[in-house]
Amino acid sequence: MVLAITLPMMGFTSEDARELADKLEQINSYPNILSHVKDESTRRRLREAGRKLSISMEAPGDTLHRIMKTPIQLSMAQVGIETHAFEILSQNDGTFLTCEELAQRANVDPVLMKRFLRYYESLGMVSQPSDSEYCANHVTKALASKSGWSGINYFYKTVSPALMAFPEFLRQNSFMNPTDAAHCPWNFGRQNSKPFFPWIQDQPEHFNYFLSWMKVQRVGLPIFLDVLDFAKEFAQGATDSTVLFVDIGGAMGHQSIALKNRIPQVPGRIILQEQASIISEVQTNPMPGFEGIETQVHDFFTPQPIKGDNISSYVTTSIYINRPIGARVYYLRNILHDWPSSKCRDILENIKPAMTKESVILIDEMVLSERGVPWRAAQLDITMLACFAGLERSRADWKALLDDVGLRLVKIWQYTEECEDCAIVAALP
Ligand SMILES: C[S@@+](CC[C@H](N)C(=O)[O-])C[C@H]1O[C@@H](n2cnc3c(N)ncnc32)[C@H](O)[C@@H]1O
Repeated sequence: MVLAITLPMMGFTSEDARELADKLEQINSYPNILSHVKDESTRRRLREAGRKLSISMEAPGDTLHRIMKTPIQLSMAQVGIETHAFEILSQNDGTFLTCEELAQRANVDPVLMKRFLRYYESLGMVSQPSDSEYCANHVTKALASKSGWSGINYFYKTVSPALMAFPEFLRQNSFMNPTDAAHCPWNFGRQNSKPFFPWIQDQPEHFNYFLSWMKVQRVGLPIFLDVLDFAKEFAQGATDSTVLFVDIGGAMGHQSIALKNRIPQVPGRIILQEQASIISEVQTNPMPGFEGIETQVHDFFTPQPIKGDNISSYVTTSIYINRPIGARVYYLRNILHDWPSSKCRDILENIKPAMTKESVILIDEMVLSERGVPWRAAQLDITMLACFAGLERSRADWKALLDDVGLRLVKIWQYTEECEDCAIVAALP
């Protein structure tokens, strides 16, 4: 297939536009034609170019229908997950199912299934190679995956009431930026005064969606260890008793496991600190690879117990420590974005007295550009606003926060373009 596209210098004529449409349709008629492009940056450029072109060609009605009907997409994804329709189609990889076969296996009225499939196919969520045949494509498979299950359930069941309540909450609060985690759209949407984290502790179903989503939300993206040589930067001269890494609020410990696997030859301790309910879940159902990582119940609004002085600390390996053990790295991934700046100050101020000159706080968060922020990052900022009165921060915001608590911003390494994720290193002045 020849795909020579020459861009006219003085703007597109109607003929040029028709020619471009022909080329794009040609590309789209071979759905896997670009699947061999393994270079992530090029893949992303193509995706964004296609998305922006699509928006730029919208008539006003297209725009309105696209935006006002976004809730249908989430609801229909939830339906496909609950009926296992995406899973059944994905398990049948390479072969086709009729609507009746799928309806029977998913235990759904065939008339209803036909209507679902019509919607899914129209939005590219399944493929329909002939009038009566359906099969999974890459979107179906993403929705059928474990990440799809946890992400869609988490957003549909746990988060969306806060998002739906958002405009009314803001109107009633004179469009002031929320700064109180106990008074934000989350509480308004749930008609409950408890902030997100205390509320979710008593809700096993939502707790499970939340934890599952935390484990997989960045699957497929680089992690901080891809840009930062941890052994060289932070583990020089470490011995078995050196605390290398304290994963504060580390959920099930996926980042601790990633670190352990990345530097298996480096001696030192890795400690996961979390709320009691999560530590108990980690102890009952540890993720594969968790062996050798220590656990400690810790509320990050209280003083950090892994200190660089002679205070005893007790961790689950039953080792009493009576000597300086300030950690090399106090790690906070996606913690500070959950909180307004006043609470972030409290969290950092509780770590600061535990630090030695060798310690750093490694903040693993987005550093938002002033312009052209990627949509995934911007979406997360609004989610933080709605659920926690939290926020994603720019470089200036990080600098101001660290200055406020008397910490020095040492370096920022960016490791994803997709979300502008960065490893931000802060140290004592
Ligand atoms: C957005 S999650 C981030 C989890 C993990 N660091 C990651 O990047 O996947 C925030 C975590 O903070 C924990 N958390 C919330 N409040 C806490 C507190 N007061 N003390 C310790 N952990 C807390 C939650 O249990 C949750 O796992």
